[in-house]
Amino acid sequence: MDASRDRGQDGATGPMIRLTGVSKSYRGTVAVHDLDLDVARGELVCLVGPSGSGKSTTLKMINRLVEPTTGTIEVDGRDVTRVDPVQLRRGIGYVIQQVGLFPHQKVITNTMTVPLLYGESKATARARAEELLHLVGLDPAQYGDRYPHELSGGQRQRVGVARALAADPPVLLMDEPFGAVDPVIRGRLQDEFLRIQRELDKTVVLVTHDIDEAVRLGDRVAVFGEGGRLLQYDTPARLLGFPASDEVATFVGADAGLRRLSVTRVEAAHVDPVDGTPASALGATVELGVSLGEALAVMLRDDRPAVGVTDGPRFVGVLTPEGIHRALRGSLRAEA
Ligand SMILES: Nc1ncnc2c1ncn2[C@@H]1O[C@H](COP(=O)(O)OP(=O)(O)OP(=O)(O)O)[C@@H](O)[C@H]1O
Repeated sequence: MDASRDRGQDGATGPMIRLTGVSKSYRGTVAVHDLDLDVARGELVCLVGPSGSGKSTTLKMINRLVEPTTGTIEVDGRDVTRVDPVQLRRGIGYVIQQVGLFPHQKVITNTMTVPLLYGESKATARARAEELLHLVGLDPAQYGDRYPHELSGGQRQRVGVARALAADPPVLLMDEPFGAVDPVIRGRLQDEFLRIQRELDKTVVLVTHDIDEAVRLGDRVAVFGEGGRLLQYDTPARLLGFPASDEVATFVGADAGLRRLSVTRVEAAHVDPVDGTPASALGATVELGVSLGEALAVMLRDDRPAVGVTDGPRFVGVLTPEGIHRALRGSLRAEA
């Protein structure tokens, strides 16, 4: 993690979000049990686990929609119980599955709501809303004047993301934000969200029950189990490669090995110099930074023993099955 990320806007250091010894009980039901969790600045953390394992409760305690029974929660170095909840939520965007758009307001007005609430002029709020709609892939000229019921589920969710980003909050909490859409649209929304996240560098905590989504999106993944217990908090590669218990191994599934291919990226260190490899051995090339799975898919599609790797216009070398093995082993060591 980039050390400069560990500094807040007002010079605060340390993680952006810190939960220490946090528990929540609802009339005898333990929803979250003795949870310690740090989220670094600019990090995207996914909370994953079966239904009822305390993921949403954890999220809602961060913006004080739910008060913890015990423990402390700090956001940007401040104990959230000492911050006025309205003030607190200004710095924390919240996206939920049922997007909660105002049904009788146009897309553009929905997206302008938050900047207007904070006293921006109408012109500034509109300009900001248009910029954000572009960012989430909705042309404001085409979609701005529509009402929510005139959009698809995926488009509505994009508007929800745009609206949450409108206040430019440093922290974004997302509860199953891509849950209600079909798998193809969902994949596209996930990719777009990753691009936006890289561009905007927000600190994000995202709840999902889908392990594939968690390892695809998360810099780190927190796996919750029965009784609101945190079972493992790790990078996707380590979670899939070294599940901490049988319970985690069962949850990540028997195909965890295959998933590791999709969470490990091709780096220069995995690539062999091109000398000695006949050009005929190369099929299509892939770019540095694609997943090992994508590189393997090209190899299999072209029925070749290796795939060429490029870095923009530059040819870097070839990736072989041995290189893929090295990359998988290396991903576990590097993050150990
Ligand atoms: N307001 C409430 N009153 C009583 N019990 C609650 C309340 N909210 C949650 N619970 C209970 O707390 C536990 C954790 O719920 P939570 O919604 O945090 O789980 P989750 O992991 O987000 O589940 P899901 O994936 O189904 O949304 C569950 O047993 C749930 O029934």
